[in-house]
Amino acid sequence: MNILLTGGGTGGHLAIAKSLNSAFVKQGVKTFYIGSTYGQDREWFESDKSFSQKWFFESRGVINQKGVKKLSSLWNISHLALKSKEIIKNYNIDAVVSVGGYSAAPASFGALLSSTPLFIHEQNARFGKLNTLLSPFAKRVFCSFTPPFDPYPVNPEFLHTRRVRTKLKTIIFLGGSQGAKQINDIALQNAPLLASKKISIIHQTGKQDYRRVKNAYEKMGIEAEVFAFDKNLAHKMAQADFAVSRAGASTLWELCANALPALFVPYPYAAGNHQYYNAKYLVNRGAAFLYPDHALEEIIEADLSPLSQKLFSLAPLEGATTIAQTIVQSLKTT
Ligand SMILES: CC(=O)N[C@H]1[C@@H](OP(=O)(O)OP(=O)(O)OC[C@H]2O[C@@H](n3ccc(=O)[nH]c3=O)[C@H](O)[C@@H]2O)O[C@H](CO)[C@@H](O)[C@@H]1O
Repeated sequence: MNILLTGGGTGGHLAIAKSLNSAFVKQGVKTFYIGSTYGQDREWFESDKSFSQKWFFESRGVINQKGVKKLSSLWNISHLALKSKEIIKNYNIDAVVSVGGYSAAPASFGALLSSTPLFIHEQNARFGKLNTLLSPFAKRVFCSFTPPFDPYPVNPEFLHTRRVRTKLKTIIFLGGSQGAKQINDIALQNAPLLASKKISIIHQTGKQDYRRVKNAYEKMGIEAEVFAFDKNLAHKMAQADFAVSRAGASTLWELCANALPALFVPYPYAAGNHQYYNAKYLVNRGAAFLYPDHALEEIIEADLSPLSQKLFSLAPLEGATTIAQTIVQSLKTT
């Protein structure tokens, strides 16, 4: 069976493409990839030997363009969609799987033009523009926030170290892949209180704000484990009993997999306010707190076990494998 994965642009989409690719390869599927020369697609996959073949097209976003630029981008996407259609035909592709982002457009339209089944993975609780447009034509859309609540493809390391939390002894502040000034400020405001309660602080600041935050802790004479970005975040989460975090889809499901309760501070400018709706999914199930409805001061003394147990029961298990199996199975039965 031959499957073409497409999409990317940012780490959020590419991480999903990577984990789905591994799951397909494990099931003996031959995989192919179409991404863009813009964004991070090349960085992630150019030297990845697990794909049988890869292509990087000059595809860019259309939605935020205006006037002549929009027309020229549309023309470019149409041309690349025809090119994708040729690839789909020449390599006997059985299905196209899109993880979203602008680099997914050519191959997704190529799938429709060649009547090849299209599968979509939407990471967030509010659909991106391309996925909204393409969903009605897809054979199946996978999303962890809408029925049938497909398990999110989290890195299994977050599951291996999961445990039910009870009392807050160590706190972690997480700003998502870029870091978040708002979360850094919440951390610094609360640091004296946390220190007075002998609560240890782990703090991911993002690259831009690292120096300011590090200096602020030093000035207050408060010990904290401060870093801009750490590749082994599972290890850091495992040490913590509570998180104050942005509500990007991957971080949210990683916290859930780890049964680590959180106060979510959604990024307010995310498209369609999707981080708020991501967080709401867990908040509505009694598995998380939402800022500013709740403040850190009132959570410090709380018993964390009811939230942590709830997360334990909602943990996404075998996400990538389940999605890959569902796709392979549905292709075998058609
Ligand atoms: C500003 C913006 O538009 N953000 C979007 C972006 O967020 P962003 O990429 O920040 O958010 P995610 O939470 O989805 O992903 C962050 C990833 O980075 C990893 N990590 C983070 C910090 C660190 O030190 N080490 C590390 O490895 C996390 O484990 C996680 O896997 O994509 C998400 C998924 O589409 C969206 O929900 C977010 O709204």
